[in-house]
Amino acid sequence: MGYTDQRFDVNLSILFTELPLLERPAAAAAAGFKAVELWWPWIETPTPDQAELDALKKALDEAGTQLVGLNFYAGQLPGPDRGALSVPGEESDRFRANIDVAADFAASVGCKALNALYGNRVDGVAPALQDELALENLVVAARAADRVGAILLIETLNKPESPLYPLVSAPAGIEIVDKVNEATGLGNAKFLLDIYHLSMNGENLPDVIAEYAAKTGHVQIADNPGRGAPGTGDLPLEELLDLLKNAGYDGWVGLEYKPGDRPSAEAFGWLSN
Ligand SMILES: O=C(O)C(=O)CO
Repeated sequence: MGYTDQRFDVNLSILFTELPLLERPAAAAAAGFKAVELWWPWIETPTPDQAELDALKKALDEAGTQLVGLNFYAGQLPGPDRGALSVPGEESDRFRANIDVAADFAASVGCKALNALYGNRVDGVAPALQDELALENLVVAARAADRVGAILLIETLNKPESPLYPLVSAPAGIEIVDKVNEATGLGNAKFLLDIYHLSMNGENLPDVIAEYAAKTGHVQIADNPGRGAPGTGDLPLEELLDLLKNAGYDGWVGLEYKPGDRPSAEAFGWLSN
């Protein structure tokens, strides 16, 4: 038990962002990691040119890194958006256009988890309408993920930093997971248990872990306060990851924290302490 027993991957959309996208996999490998995850890298487009997808695949392959998690197109993220799939009109259309592109890219690099951020509430649109659209889009995404042997992740964020995002508690995320599985019958929708976001929401983390570990398909960590590396805040991250392991979760743990005022390569000292 302890950190040495975990399978960590590096989130290349928050760590190593001081480097161009295509240089990040090699930098993660040089820091000792064989697995990485990404938010949708092309925030301006859900359908990048094939050459861009090929270049990212080449960078991952040449670095010897496995992509273990990829977000679908989620609007301007980083930025004001928190997903596109529940936002009627152009954003939902962009999400739909992205589904097969993201699923096919995942298949091409052997990535088995696709994360679908729900999207912010929109002024003047009834929440029920947004939820109806979201379910419709998530069902299509779950089927596409299944086609390439992947799971579909649903992530809760935190209310202070994402006040317009409706999924800001573990039960709210699990409710969507269950609805998608009911609608598809596939069972491949899973919870993305992000310890930082849940702690920012003031949730009882041991209880959440005990209750939802079995429905969890991916885990992400950062310390709180500050969203920095383990040890920079006051979360008992090592103990919480042990609890997850004891509860039966043995998947990837994404390092989704800010490096702070130093190069990302220097933000992993906690692993050898
Ligand atoms: O926006 C965030 O904080 C995320 O975790 C996106 O996946």
